[in-house]
Amino acid sequence: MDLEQRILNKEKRAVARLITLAENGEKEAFKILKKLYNKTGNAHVIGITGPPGAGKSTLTDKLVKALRREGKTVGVIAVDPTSPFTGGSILGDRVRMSELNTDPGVFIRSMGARGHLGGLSKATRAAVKVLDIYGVDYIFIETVGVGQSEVDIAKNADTTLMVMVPGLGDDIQAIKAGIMEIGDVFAINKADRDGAKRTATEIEMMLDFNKEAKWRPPVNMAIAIKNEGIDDLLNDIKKHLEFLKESGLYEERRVQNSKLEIIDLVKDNLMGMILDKSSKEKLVDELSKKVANREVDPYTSAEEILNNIK
Ligand SMILES: Nc1nc2c(ncn2[C@@H]2O[C@H](COP(=O)(O)OP(=O)(O)OP(=O)(O)O)[C@@H](O)[C@H]2O)c(=O)[nH]1
Repeated sequence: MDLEQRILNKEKRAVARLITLAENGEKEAFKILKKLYNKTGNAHVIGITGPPGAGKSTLTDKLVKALRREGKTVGVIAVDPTSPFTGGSILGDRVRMSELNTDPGVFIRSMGARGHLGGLSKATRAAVKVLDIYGVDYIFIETVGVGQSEVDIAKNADTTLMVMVPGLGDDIQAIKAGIMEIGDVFAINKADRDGAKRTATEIEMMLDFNKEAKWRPPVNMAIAIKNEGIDDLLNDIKKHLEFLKESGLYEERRVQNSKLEIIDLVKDNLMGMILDKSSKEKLVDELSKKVANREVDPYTSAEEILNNIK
């Protein structure tokens, strides 16, 4: 049976296979995704982000289990741009979720960078689609917190959960620019530690600056290792989706996300075309040497490369 049919038949192994093909940039994968695209858009996509070690994996694990108790099916995509590894359980700390691995209602996938430009974002988006077609109710995209990747994730998600820990203090100041505003729901995890209340107050104060916002991100305390605060957190995540739908922002956000996706793909395709052709002709290499030796300037070089594909 072909892969497309196997996906439609809800074969878990076919899902893994299709994600791998997409990750490798295989045309076959995108042929299937083109055909089945109209079957996507049903899952609630949740991005989970926050500093390394905040407890994102532990929290995801508990949220997934809570959803499973409700009978919902879940996909988890763990994205680590700093890791060259991909596929199964190579990322050590994901092993904690391994008992979920044997649950037929849960699909877990790790994705690493593999070194090609823009590839991770494209692969992550493809994985979301595959899981959506497969028919899970919820998709979590968890990322290792390194700047741009956090923002990138928000582009794929309906709801972004920002995980903080007590005593971040100065860190909050540092990350607030650009990153705080992508949080739709906040969790202060490790609330068993000192300073959780203070961190909550600091976050609330920061959120106060944005009085015009139609949605006030709720700030929750959680102790993921003790499974405390998980239900409230899940409720807020669900409420956020309801809010998006009722306010019309759901459509708006999805249009915006689609726009970003198309632009990223155009950039990707263009870069692919340019580098393909130019590297065959060794044009980029030649120009790089010339630019380094000040024989040519980089502006003219870029124009020359672009002219070369016309
Ligand atoms: N005290 C306390 N420790 C916790 C809590 N939740 C998670 N931890 C611990 O914090 C450590 C990091 O948790 P992870 O879930 O791996 O954190 P992460 O954010 O996924 O980490 P990265 O993958 O490095 O980004 C682990 O040792 C957890 O057991 C909590 O509520 N309280």
